[in-house]
Amino acid sequence: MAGAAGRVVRRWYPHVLRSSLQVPALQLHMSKTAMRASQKDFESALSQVKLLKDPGNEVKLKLYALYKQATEGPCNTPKPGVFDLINKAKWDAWNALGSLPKETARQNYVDLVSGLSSSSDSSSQVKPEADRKQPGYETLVVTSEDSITKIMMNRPAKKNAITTQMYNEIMLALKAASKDDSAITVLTGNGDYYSSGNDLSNFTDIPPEGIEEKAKSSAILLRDFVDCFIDFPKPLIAAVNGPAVGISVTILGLFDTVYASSRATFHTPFSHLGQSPEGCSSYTFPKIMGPAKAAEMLIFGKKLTAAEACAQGLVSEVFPDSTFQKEVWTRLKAYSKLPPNAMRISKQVIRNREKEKLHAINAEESRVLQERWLSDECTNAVMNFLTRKAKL
Ligand SMILES: CCCCCC/C=C/C(=O)SCCNC(=O)CCNC(=O)[C@H](O)C(C)(C)COP(=O)(O)OP(=O)(O)OC[C@H]1O[C@@H](n2cnc3c(N)ncnc32)[C@H](O)[C@@H]1OP(=O)(O)O
Repeated sequence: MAGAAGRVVRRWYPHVLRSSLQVPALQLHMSKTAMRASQKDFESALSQVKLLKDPGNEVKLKLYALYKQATEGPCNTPKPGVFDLINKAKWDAWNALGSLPKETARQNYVDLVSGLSSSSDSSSQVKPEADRKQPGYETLVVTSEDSITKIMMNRPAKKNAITTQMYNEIMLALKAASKDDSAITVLTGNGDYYSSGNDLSNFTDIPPEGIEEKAKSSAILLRDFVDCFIDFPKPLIAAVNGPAVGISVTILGLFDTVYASSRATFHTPFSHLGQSPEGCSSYTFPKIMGPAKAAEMLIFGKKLTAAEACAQGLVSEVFPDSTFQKEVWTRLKAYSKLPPNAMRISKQVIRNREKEKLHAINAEESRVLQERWLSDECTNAVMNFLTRKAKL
């Protein structure tokens, strides 16, 4: 069941598979504080090693020897026979560590893996992102590698506010990602914000047919946009790198996993803007966090911290801002190696029975908003922002 990736890992790093069995023995031999600090690093190195490209036999022997020394202490098993070449090489490497203390071996293991990770990171980043990005997008940077399609909103100077063009490009990128050979798809933002939501200047571009026509075409765009998230067939992950506002928050209920930086906030100030909830949040939020918490966000515009959003189930996990990118992408690279068909099918099993309902909710929310956009409350709020009289 582990698939080809699992088989390769077992062949290269057989020691890693036994790590969980070794931990308690290791813990017995250390002071409590030192144990807690370095045990975590060691465990994370054991996970990281599975993601490395083949570092060559010499390094693999070093890793093996350090692992054995760190978990079992000095080599005291009988030396394999001369014809048992592989086991003899492993025994020699372990035995060469003599009486190196377990703690030092563990530290050396962590340092070695960390060195290997940074050199493999830099070799996999030979091409800068600008060279790898898919053509045809002006408001996004879309890249596909390591079985991950990453869609990055790219208007950092405008806090990644979503223009009509960006809505259309995100839909295009999602449709392409649903058919490409990536296993998972990630939406994230460039700069200090994840997204400040709908670009309020979208409302200033009134066609000759008048404001009703604008409200109608905006409702169609909104409905099509949210439909793409409802129908997206592969695991969809949000990497919320900073504050998120409005529609960038509401659609999170349609993602499969949401990772947030500790700097992220989640804000849906619809009443302040004379508007009403969209992105199926009128259904998904009460379901995720309960009606009382959902009402505080969707009716009263209560802004949540990342920790609060996680406690309420909107966010899967929060990472410290300083290590957010590293930790999230390490995690996602590991997930992207899981069998893609199994992941798609699991998503279908989890989500499909809700799809029809979600489409109906999306249609209804879009219809209500079409009316809201024509109200004085909404017009005044948008004008106040655009004339710099109000900010959130
Ligand atoms: C087809 C239609 C579908 C509609 C779907 C319904 C969607 C609903 C929503 O998403 S509601 C939420 C709408 N968003 C907002 O109301 C946020 C408005 N922005 C702000 O309040 C602030 O900009 C801020 C709190 C996000 C950030 O404040 P600050 O850190 O002080 O930065 P600036 O305000 O100086 O922003 C820098 C620059 O970006 C412009 N900008 C930011 N957000 C938006 C936005 N949502 N719309 C338009 N422009 C935005 C801001 O004006 C600045 O531009 P400037 O440098 O002055 O040219």
